[in-house]
Amino acid sequence: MSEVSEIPIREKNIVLIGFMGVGKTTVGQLVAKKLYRDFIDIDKEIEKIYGMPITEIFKKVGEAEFRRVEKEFIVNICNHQTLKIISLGGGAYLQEEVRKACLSKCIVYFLDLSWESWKERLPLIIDSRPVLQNKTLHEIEDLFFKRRRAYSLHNSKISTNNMDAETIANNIVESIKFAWDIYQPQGE
Ligand SMILES: Nc1ncnc2c1ncn2[C@@H]1O[C@H](COP(=O)(O)OP(=O)(O)O)[C@@H](O)[C@H]1O
Ligand SMILES: O=C(O)C1=C[C@@H](OP(=O)(O)O)[C@@H](O)[C@H](O)C1
Ligand SMILES: [Mg+2]
Repeated sequence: MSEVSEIPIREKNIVLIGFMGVGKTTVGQLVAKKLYRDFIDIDKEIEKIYGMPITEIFKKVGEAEFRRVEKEFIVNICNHQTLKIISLGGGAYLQEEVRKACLSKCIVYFLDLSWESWKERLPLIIDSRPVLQNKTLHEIEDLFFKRRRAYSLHNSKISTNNMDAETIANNIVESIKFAWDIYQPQGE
C-alpha cells in the first residue's frame, strides 16, 4: 500500500490521546457515530490479534512485545488510512514514532482530566489496566504527571472535568468542524 500524503484536513484521522481512564474509548465511539465515521480502538484491535484481553497479553506476551505491536499497528494506520476516529491506549503516545506518525498525518485531541477527578475513576479501571496494578497511589500520581509531557504534544486539548462522555464528544465535533471550516471551507 502506498503512503497517504498531503491529506486534506476534512479527511484526516482524528486521534484521541490521554491517560488511562480519561474516556478515550468511550468518547471515540461517540465521536465516530456523530461524524458517521469508522471507529478504531487500538487496544481492541490488539486484543483481536492475540485473542485475549490486554491483561492476559501483558502476562503471557509481555509489555515490550505489546508496545512493539501497538507502535507498528498505529504507525501503519496513520500512514495508510484516512477518515477514521482512533482511540489510542494511554501509553502508546509515549513512543516517539507514534507521536510523529499521529502528528504528521492526523488531528490529535488530548483528553485532559484533573488528577482529583481521575482518582475517583480508579476503581472502575484498576482491574483491566495492568500498568496500574501493584502501584501505590503516589506512584500512579507520578506516572499521571510524567506522562503529561508527552500528551502536551497535541493539536487540541479538551478539558473533561465534570463532563459526561456525550458532552465531551459534542465538544470535539464542534471543535473539529470549526477547524475544517477555517482550513478547508466547504465548496473549495
Ligand atoms: N466523561 C466520563 N464521565 C464519567 N465516566 C466516564 C467518562 N468517560 C468514560 N468514563 C468511564 O471511565 C472508564 C474508562 O473509560 P474508557 O473510555 O475506557 O477510558 P480510556 O479508553 O481513556 O482508558 C469507563 O468505566 C467509562 O465508562
Ligand atoms: O497507559 C497505558 O500504558 C495503557 C493504557 C491502556 O489503554 P487505555 O488508555 O485505553 O486505558 C492499555 O493500552 C494498556 O492497559 C496500557
Ligand atoms: Mg481505551
